[in-house]
Order: sequence, then C-alpha cells, then structure tokens
Amino acid sequence: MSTISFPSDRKFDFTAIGRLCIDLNANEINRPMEQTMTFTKYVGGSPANIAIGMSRLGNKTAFIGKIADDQMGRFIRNYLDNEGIDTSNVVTDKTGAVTGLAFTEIKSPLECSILMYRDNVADLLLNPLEVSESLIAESKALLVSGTALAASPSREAVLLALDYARKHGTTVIFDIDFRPYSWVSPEETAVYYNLAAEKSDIIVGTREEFDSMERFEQNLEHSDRFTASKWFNHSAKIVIIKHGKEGSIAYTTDGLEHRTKSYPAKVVKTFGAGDSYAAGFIYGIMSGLTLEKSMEFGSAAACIVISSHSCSDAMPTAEQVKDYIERCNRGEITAS
Ligand SMILES: Nc1ncnc2c1ncn2[C@@H]1O[C@H](COP(=O)(O)OP(=O)(O)OP(=O)(O)O)[C@@H](O)[C@H]1O
Ligand SMILES: O=C(O)C[C@@H](O)[C@H](O)C(=O)CO
Repeated sequence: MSTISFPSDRKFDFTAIGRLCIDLNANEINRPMEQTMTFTKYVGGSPANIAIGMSRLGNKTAFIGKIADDQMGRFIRNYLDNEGIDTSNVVTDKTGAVTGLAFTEIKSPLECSILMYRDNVADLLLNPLEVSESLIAESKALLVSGTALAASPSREAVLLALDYARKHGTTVIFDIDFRPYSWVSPEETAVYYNLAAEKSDIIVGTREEFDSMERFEQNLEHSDRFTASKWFNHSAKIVIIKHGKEGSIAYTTDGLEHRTKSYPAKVVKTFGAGDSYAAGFIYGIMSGLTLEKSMEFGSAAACIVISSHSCSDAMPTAEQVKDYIERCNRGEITAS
C-alpha cells in the first residue's frame, strides 16, 4: 500500500503548472540534425506532456500556463481542448512573447538530443496573479515542473501555487525536469529547486537531477538513500529516482526501497520516457495501485512513448498500458 493520500471529492484529479511548448521532431531519423530537412510538430513541454498523459489515462485534468498570441499558441490551446483538458487557466500572452521550440535530434534510438529555442518564451511570463487558488483547491494533485522555476515571474507563480496547494491539502508532485538551457547558473537552479522540493509530497527525478538540486550538501556521496532521507525531512512521502533502462527506485518514509525494472521496448527515441513514466505512475498511485504496480505502470507507459515518434501524441490510454504489460509478461515484446 502506498504511503501517499490524495484528497477526494474535487472537481479535478490533476492540474499541472508550467510550460506549453512545441516539439519539432526530426522526420529523417538516425542521422544528425544537420542532415534533417523536415520535422513533425507536436505539443510539447514536459508538464504539458504529463497533463496530456494523465488526461489520456482518464483523469479530469487542468493546466495553468501561458501561451503565445500566435498560431503556435492557438495550436496548443486547441490540442489541449480536444484532449478534454481544462484550459480556462491557460493565459494568452499579449507582450509579443513566443512559443518555446524543442527541435529533437534522433541520431540513433539511444542517441537523442534536444535543441531548445527558449528566448522570450511566453511560458516563463506566467505571473502570480494568473495562478488560480480555486483551481488548485479543486484539484487532488498539482504537478510542478522544475523548469517553470527558471525565471521570474514564472518562478513566483509556481511558488505561490505551491503555497495554495499546501493551504488546501492538494497533493504536490515535483518533477525536477532540469533543462540547463533555461537556467542562469547551477547555484541558482539548486536554490529554487530546493524551495519547491521542500513543499512537495512526491519528488521525481533522475540521479543527475537530484545531484543538481543537492549541490550544496556537504555529503558529496549522493546516494539514492541519502537523497530520500533528505527530502523526508521536509514534506516528501515518496522519492522516486529514475535510472533509464535500468528502471527506477522509490523510497518511502518507512525506510523501504522499491525497485522496478524497465520493460523491453523497441526504442525509436528515448526522450519522453520521463514524462510518460510520470503520467503512468501518478495515474497508478491515484487509482489505488501499490507503489510497485504504479512504477510498473509508469515504466510500461514510458515504453509505449519511446517506441513512438512523438511524446504527447503517443501518450497511451490505460487499456494500452495494461495490454503492453500483458504482452511483455507473455514474452511477446523484446527489446531492440
Ligand atoms: N531504453 C529504455 N527501455 C525501456 N524502458 C526505458 C528506457 N529508457 C527509459 N525507460 C523507462 O522510463 C523511465 C524513465 O526514463 P529515464 O530514467 O530516462 O527518465 P528521464 O531522463 O526523465 O527521461 P527523458 O529522456 O524523457 O528525459 C525509466 O525508469 C524506465 O522505466
Ligand atoms: O520539456 C521540453 O521542453 C521538451 C519536451 O517537449 C520533449 O517532448 C521532451 O524532451 C520530453 O521529455
């Protein structure tokens, strides 16, 4: 049984706050982007991907964010509307800011990178006055994505959202989501990540992301268990450390360690694994699955997305995830 609880009787299951961007995924794959001539456009941005994933899994989902007043912004809003995601708290910027672009390079299935254009992006202009206390009070869970802390006024908006969540007993999930491009310095990153992590019930990140957050710790041997104990001294009930193909480890306040291996996947590209894992895990834990089963659900959701060209578009339904797990258990899916 997991050691986390969610409030009941709320209008929304899940609300995310952070960036809404565009992914431009290379169509000519297995080569450097210098040789890529065409791209396919998808909605992107880690919190957007997770919100789309949560909605696909059947959760009542809302988003707090800011989009550009242009065709890309309208594309994003239309996509979220069509997914059934509440966009009444997605604000259209009026200052001429633009939409963040993530050009993705797929040199090989396991050698992928993202070229991010994020100058003057609308998503970092979300301000505290645009954060709805009532929406957060009416949500069971709030996802905070770390990159939204990279610049003002977005960082103040996120910190206020965290205060609203604590005030109303909304469960906070902090996906560290470290994207170097958006930050001024590692020290500033650590300061703001700590402020968010200290108010979070569930913290999810890779080993490297936790290391960046814990850079001021004297103990330089940042073991997973050290990391977990640090955050349990604040608000955390569950700390999840992702280890790519090796799987993931969750720590709970009872001192237990929960390891889950990854499932086999025919990998097209690796990015999107974290967002789909997060959506699958959160869906599982909110549905009453055990911690291990929730991690497995996230792992299978990740396999479906990394076996696809897109992130957001490929986010699976609950039935698709269950089917993937069953096919793996029957030995019908092998890694490639
Ligand atoms: N090559 C793989 N094969 C199977 N499962 C994988 C693979 N890579 C990642 N996963 C699954 O996805 C989960 C999250 O992946 P990872 O640890 O790479 O997070 P991440 O770095 O946040 O992902 P992203 O690349 O989207 O930023 C892993 O715990 C694992 O369950
Ligand atoms: O989060 C970003 O800005 C990039 C995403 O849009 C992209 O889909 C990805 O890297 C997912 O992990």
